Amino acid sequence: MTAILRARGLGKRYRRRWALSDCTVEIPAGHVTGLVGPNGAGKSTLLNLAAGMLAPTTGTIEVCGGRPADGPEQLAKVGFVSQDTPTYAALSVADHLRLGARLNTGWDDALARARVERLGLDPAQRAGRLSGGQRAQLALTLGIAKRPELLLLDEPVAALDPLARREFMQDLMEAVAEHELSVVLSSHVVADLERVCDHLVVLSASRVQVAGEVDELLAGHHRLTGPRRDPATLPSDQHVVTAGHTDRQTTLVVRTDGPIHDPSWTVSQVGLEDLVLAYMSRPDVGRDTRPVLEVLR
Ligand SMILES: Nc1ncnc2c1ncn2[C@@H]1O[C@H](COP(=O)(O)OP(=O)(O)OP(=O)(O)O)[C@@H](O)[C@H]1O
Repeated sequence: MTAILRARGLGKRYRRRWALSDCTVEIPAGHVTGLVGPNGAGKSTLLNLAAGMLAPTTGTIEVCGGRPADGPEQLAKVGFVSQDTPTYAALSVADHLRLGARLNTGWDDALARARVERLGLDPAQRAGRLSGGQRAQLALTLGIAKRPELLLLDEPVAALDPLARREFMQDLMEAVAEHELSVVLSSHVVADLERVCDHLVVLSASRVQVAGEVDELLAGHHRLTGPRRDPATLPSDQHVVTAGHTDRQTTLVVRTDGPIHDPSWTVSQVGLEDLVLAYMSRPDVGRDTRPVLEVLR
């Protein structure tokens, strides 16, 4: 696997609070990777570290084989659309495209113009007069037309209507297929990611809870339902992600590479949303190794 993003022991602390802790993850090139987690999980922090907008407190991060934002060549390889969809209020849509062409060596002007036209954006309209969704579309157009190797998108579809969301995701998949683009996009809405992502990173409580190829993650997780039982009695190769009990019944989500032979369990598949929720609701989230709130020494 060629990694487009590689983090080792990466952490970012704001005063006493760890926004991201002990993050070791590799994101493969040529894929759309979903970064999913609840509000405050550390998604924006990881994307900002990857874009070189923030410096790590601990550990290292590499994107496209180099340090983030380390010189013009490295800057040209990475496109970043932050959560606040940055545009210049006083500049028109056409000005933004001209600016994009000036600042980016690999600028694809035909693509930018075609996209603006298809979206029905008036080239003469100032960005400050666009709706929130239109501004987001403009910022996304700039990110795609830059033709980066890696496109980092922080909640790109949050401001878009459902049809625009679907079209945007379609655009993204086409760009990945045609131009060997790698994409990492964050969202806390799994349904948004389900259609386009083939790789997933679940962040919760400032930590990576699980990461991998979506198909492999789905194949390796099962829901087990059966008579009430202590999860500690399961074979050691069955890792319990979550456990729920009634007086008589136990329901578990487990991760395992092998088949489940125990006939007392009813085994069912786990969907992506269930899998993400299972990791987000783990009782030990944030407590397993280093505390989320660490006392400054
Ligand atoms: N500039 C900052 N100063 C202090 N704390 C910050 C700062 N930016 C982020 N944080 C804290 O870091 C943690 C992670 O924030 P981050 O924005 O990375 O989360 P997120 O997963 O992107 O959340 P959301 O889905 O709400 O956008 C949060 O607890 C947040 O309060």
